[in-house]
Amino acid sequence: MASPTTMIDILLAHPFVVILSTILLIPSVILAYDVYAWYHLPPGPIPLPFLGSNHLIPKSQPWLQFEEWSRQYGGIYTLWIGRKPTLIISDPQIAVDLMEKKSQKYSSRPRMVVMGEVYNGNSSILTQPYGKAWSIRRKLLHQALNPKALRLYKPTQEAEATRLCNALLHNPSGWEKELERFTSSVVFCVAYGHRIDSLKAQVIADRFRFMHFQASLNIPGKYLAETFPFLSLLPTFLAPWKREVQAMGAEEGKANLQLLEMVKQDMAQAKATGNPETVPDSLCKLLLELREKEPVPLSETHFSYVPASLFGAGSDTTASTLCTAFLALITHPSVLRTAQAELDSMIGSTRTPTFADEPSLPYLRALVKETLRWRPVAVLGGTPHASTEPDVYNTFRIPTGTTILGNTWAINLNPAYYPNPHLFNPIRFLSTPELGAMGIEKQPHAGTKTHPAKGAGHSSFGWGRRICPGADLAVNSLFIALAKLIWAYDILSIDGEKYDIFAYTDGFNVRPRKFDCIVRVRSQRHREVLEREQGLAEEWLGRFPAFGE
Ligand code: HEM
Repeated sequence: MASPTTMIDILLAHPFVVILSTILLIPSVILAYDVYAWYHLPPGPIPLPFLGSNHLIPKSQPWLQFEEWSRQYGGIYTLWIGRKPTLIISDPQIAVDLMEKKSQKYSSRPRMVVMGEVYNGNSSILTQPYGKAWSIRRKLLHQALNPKALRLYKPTQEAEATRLCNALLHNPSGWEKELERFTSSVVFCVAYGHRIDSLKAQVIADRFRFMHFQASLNIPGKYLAETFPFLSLLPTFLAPWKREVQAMGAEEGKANLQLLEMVKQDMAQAKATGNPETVPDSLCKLLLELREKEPVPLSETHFSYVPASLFGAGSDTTASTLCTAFLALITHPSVLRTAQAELDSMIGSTRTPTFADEPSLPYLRALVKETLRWRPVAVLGGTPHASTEPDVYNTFRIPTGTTILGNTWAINLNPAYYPNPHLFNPIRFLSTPELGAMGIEKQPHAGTKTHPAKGAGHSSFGWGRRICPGADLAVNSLFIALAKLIWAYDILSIDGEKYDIFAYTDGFNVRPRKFDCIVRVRSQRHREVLEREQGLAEEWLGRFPAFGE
């Protein structure tokens, strides 16, 4: 009879059996765990063990394939990015059910090892996990982006929009660059109280360099450390790839500190000359004043990232949305005519529109919403959310650490909410009385379902506690720029030119691929008004020092 130690004896005699069993056991346990999770999550394309659905995801414009899958699997389904389950949401109601109604569980970010941790130690709010460090930054941003503070920026946005219209008198074919200058300057005025006169300013070149570099770190599969985070902890002689990433992160950190120093000096000089009020209101100034009254638990470097986060998040997104408005207007000329008719009847031709006119321009307000809906710039919801607690949704069991990706493309173009979704028609966003004033009895574009966010009516700014803190500032920039541009210009297609309303760039933030169009001032009268108002705009902007080239 074999003694009880026989098995141990065998194992000791044959260590390779132990090694082999371990090699087989660990993956089997991991696989069993994944299969269990997979079985309880919303169904989606069948993943491969360990490799997930990566091989099924197109490298270019994946949101289109995601939308296609939603027709097969419904408003919520699971994709496996390697071993990480990712819920893809294509229905506005489901996005709200999870990321707003249960926001205490769904407000984190997936771990971004290279782009967040190695690049800058997660100094930027965008990549930060949900928790105290994130909420400190979020509260600071709120100080400068709340409704009361936003009123302070309106004169600057008006002046910059006037400057934009004037620049187009001399450079109509350079409209895209002029839009970028406009949004960059608004963001820099809000963040630091300094304006941008030229995209050639060194500070802008630096910002774009940091932004593009950081975005290049987020390409799936580029870094093994995303799958095996311990690799990021190796010293640089064993992980030489870290050198370049950390060097650029350090350079950005230094540049952020310099901008903070610049505002400190502005304030000190103004105080020394007895004119502290001459420093324009900005987020940076506000935060420095706040820090004098109460302690802010952030290091100087982390503190400097708060105003710095505005450019990456707010400039390109707003400019791209304006480019979308141009594409929409040239491909839907009746919308331009209706908006001009509203402006002509409410404003006339002796002055350009201002924010004070907003209540009497419902069609223009609706045009802004329709632009944001029609081609959302943050096409996959910006940065994904991640869950921090286990949850049950419609019998599905969602484990902690699940990535949640709102496919804003599919959400904003969901035909149950927006019939004929690729038709650009601001009328969708008009209320019954507003329609009545246009002689339309009933909403012609009512869907079978109504978007849960009645105010916005679209999902382009994200959800819940992570919703874009700059949304109202962005909407104000869009409104005033489009109001003045449409008042002053005919924005038209070029005869014989073909325009593709689906030709968009790739990446997390998208914009229309380059196209030419006619930007023609509507009359000599409109030109004169623009030239007259330019003086007032320059006078206002004179208080914001300009960055040099
Ligand atoms: C049309 C323009 C814009 C669009 C479409 C947009 C969209 C978004 C989206 C989708 C998110 C992610 C939301 C989520 O995770 O649920 C986001 C985050 C953010 N946005 Fe915007 N945004 C715009 C303009 C701005 C502006 C002008 C600013 C500031 C001046 C700004 C600052 C931020 C910041 C700081 C975050 C990170 C918030 C966090 O992680 O807690 N954005 N934005």
